Amino acid sequence: MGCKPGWPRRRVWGHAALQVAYDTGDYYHSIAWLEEAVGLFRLSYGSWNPEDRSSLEDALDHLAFSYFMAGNISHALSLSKEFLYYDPSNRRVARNVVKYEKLLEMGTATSAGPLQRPNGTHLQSRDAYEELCQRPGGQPSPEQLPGLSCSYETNGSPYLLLQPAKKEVVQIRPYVALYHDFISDTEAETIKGLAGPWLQRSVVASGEKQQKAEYRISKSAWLKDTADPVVRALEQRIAAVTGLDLRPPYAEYLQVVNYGLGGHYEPHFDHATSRKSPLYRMKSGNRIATVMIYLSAVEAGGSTAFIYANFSVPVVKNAALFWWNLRRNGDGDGDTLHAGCPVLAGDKWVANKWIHEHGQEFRRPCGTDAQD
Ligand SMILES: O=C(O)CCC(=O)C(=O)O
Ligand SMILES: [Fe+2]
Repeated sequence: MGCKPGWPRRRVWGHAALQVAYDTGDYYHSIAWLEEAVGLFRLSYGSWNPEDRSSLEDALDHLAFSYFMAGNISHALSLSKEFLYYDPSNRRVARNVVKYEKLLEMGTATSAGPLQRPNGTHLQSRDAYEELCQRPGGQPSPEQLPGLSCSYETNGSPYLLLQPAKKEVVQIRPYVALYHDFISDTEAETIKGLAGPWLQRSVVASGEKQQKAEYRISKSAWLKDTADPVVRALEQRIAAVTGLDLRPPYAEYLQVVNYGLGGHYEPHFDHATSRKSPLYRMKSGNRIATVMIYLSAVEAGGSTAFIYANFSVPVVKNAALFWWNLRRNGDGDGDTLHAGCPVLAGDKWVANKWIHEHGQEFRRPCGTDAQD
């Protein structure tokens, strides 16, 4: 895992994604995380905080168990011995050492094959997702380069005359733009403060229902524009910058999302891919566009990765990311498959504004070209 040097080592292994992997028996992923954590501790030996030793012991203990469960007894043994070097009085680990040595003597350990990545419905794009989340940014392809630009935009709107939007086009296909300094620090704090008391574990659309899922680990809350003048002003700015109609029922309330350490949202589409989706309850069509505002900075991780388009956008505090989810002919744009990468250090806040098809007929005219 590509972690920045200097990210907090303390309790680093205990983050939620690892915990989920470990608790669900996904030793393929728990081993990867724990190896990273143990490696960081070993590297920094000599400059430890008082808590670091016990955190290393915890990580070694869990890593040894993960290897044992994955059938690699000799690794489990050497890690348990390393543990005993730091804490020779731990009787449970000492018993494990005896057990592992016996198993090795009996020759039971030789059968462990390479670790298999677990398979599941939501893991299909996992390789690309993990790869994108581990490397910064991604270079635009040469065909994209001529279209990429930075500009000040007023969009013909009086709201933007005095303070034009600072637009950076980051991708042409699918079209993705980042608006820098879209909100102020004070506005971001107000929005987080308003949402704070209402945050609940996020859900996803599943058939006709909404439910919790391990592939979306965050808390979220919905804010109406009547909640506060700051929310109203933000909605007006989104309308001005996008040129779209946000009046009810053409857009959803503002969704404020908080990801803790390890929080993430695995690859998904924002638009509905089935007519049965709860998104259609608003009777205003599918989600034509997304505006996602980064309400915080993140110390490490947390970028927004576009899987098929093969690029990622780092968290830029106070910036807003915009993209179209639908093509002009109304079909979902498959190139918009995207994800919120795991937060490796710090916590991450975003606010989503999802804008629907209806109401935009004259603002984003339809087209028949399936590529447009
Ligand atoms: O947090 C992110 O970067 C992406 C969030 C997202 O895609 C969503 O909330 O739908
Ligand atoms: Fe999304």
